Amino acid sequence: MSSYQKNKLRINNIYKSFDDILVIDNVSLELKEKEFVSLLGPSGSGKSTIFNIIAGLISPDEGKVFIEGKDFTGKTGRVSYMYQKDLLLPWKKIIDNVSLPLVVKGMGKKKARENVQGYFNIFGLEGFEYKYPFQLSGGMRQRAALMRTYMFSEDIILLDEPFGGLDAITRRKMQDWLLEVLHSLEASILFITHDIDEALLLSDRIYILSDRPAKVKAQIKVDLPKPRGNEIITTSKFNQLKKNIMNML
Ligand SMILES: Nc1ncnc2c1ncn2[C@@H]1O[C@H](COP(=O)(O)OP(=O)(O)OP(=O)(O)O)[C@@H](O)[C@H]1O
Repeated sequence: MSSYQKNKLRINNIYKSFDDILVIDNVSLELKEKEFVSLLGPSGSGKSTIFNIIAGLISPDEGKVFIEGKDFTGKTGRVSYMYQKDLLLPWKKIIDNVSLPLVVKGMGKKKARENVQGYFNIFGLEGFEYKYPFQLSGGMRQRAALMRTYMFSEDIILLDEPFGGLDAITRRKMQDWLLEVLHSLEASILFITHDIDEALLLSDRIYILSDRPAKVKAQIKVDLPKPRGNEIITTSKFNQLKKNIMNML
């Protein structure tokens, strides 16, 4: 990624404790325009807490969140955020689930439906607009949840382990799909994962986090060619990067 890219998001020297237990220990990171950056670290290290701080849902004890240079510490509504278990509402049709962000922002239901219609093709859900969540496969439900997140229309998207609950085969398909769809979505993405392959396949850069309390152990630039396909996983460059990361974790 080139250096002329604008900085979208930066968090500086964040600290957070819960009940006197330090969870985030001086974490700083940044995300540039249209960059895909992963946070890779062990379970329970504090990754979701970092996202909650970026989204303004919780305030850090120390440190600041800047979005496009403006102080957004403790302020919500500026980023699109998909939680680890961001479920669709079972009683609403897919089209109404995904247009929910627009309705929340005050748009009428009919207009909101019209607005989201054009995205069903991109998200691989054409023909399923008027189905209910239970009528979709796990991968399709996950794409619908991603589509809903995208409909918040913010240019910064936080994805907390979006493929965590899927079986290995569906997960690989979803990664391929996300790589394709990223070309048409002009977003800057922060992505949480425990999966080294997934981080390497998708990211421009990876922050390696430590066990609790979370610290940034290292930052890795993933200089693998793009667009990336499945075959990249067997290249020596990919395996070298993977080995480096495994040694750090
Ligand atoms: N509101 C809270 N009150 C008390 N403790 C909390 C709170 N939120 C998080 N924690 C604790 O902070 C630590 C980090 O949690 P967090 O969910 O951020 O980790 P994580 O890296 O996202 O984990 P995972 O990948 O398993 O979801 C955990 O030990 C958790 O128990």
